[in-house]
Amino acid sequence: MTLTASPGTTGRDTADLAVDLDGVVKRYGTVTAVDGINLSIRPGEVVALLGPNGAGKTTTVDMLLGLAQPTEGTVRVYGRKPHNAVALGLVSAVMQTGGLLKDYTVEETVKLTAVLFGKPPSVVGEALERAGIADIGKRLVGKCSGGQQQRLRFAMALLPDPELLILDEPTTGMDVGGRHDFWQAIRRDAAGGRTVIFATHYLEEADAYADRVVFVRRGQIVADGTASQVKALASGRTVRATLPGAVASELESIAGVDTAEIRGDTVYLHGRDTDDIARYLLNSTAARDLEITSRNLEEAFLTLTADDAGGSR
Ligand SMILES: Nc1ncnc2c1ncn2[C@@H]1O[C@H](COP(=O)(O)OP(=O)(O)OP(=O)(O)O)[C@@H](O)[C@H]1O
Repeated sequence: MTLTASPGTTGRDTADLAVDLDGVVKRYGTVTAVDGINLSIRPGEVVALLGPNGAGKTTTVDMLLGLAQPTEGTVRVYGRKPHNAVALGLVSAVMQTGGLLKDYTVEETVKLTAVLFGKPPSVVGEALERAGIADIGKRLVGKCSGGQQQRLRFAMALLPDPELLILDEPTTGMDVGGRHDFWQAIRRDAAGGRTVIFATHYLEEADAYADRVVFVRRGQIVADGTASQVKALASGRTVRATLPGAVASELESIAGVDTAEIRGDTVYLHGRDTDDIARYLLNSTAARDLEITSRNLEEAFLTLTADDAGGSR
């Protein structure tokens, strides 16, 4: 099955890129965590790295932060080596856990971090405001919800006023309300032009909050497009039918079929005019038990990240 969205990176001028990964491979012993990633991100883009467990998202994020070195290829953040970009305050991160002292208040935590960054106390109020937690400045960190703690980490990451903010699965374990508030704060901030890259398992987060969605699977990018391109990828409908002995190439040559997949005696034909496809199947083949369903992002995601047993990318 062929499913791709256009990468949108043609004609790139690497000097102006926020992030440039070129032929990046990362191996841990015999494990290839990242397997040849080329990715260019322009300043101001909000990009989701979406993929299943073990796809290589965290490894990619670690390389962007200079926490891991590529085995092959180059990683550049604003034209610099990642650790230089971090040292210059061009990039900072909101990680999933750790790093908070429960007996400090929210405001004290941000103040302390500002001191560590060598920033004046005046930056504290703005960071709290931007992260949407100015109203809970006096609350003990230990009393904050998971979502509030993540917004606190966000406030801390904002202190150097980074050009690029990186978030690694930032809302894992948060309830729906907490996730919503967290993303509202991130989006409000990103509207000012900050580049944001976030790794997530949540399809709906990628769909709702990213301008661009990069699907990663087994260390490789399998689709890369704007959120609307990804939606288009996921749009259309699927005709499912029982058709023993079907041949994929013959199914794909049926008028109106974009992609075809065979699982045992069942065929899945994806296309825009599913009525025509259904008519053809009933009139010209031995297909039976037809069913037409809408395709959603979940399904596109499963297809893109499925094992090769179900078809080929
Ligand atoms: N330090 C390491 N040593 C050995 N293998 C590692 C190491 N870090 C990651 N891996 C392996 O590399 C692969 C990619 O892992 P990575 O954490 O980047 O994936 P991920 O997409 O972030 O997954 P998750 O969503 O579960 O966090 C996995 O097979 C993982 O086990």
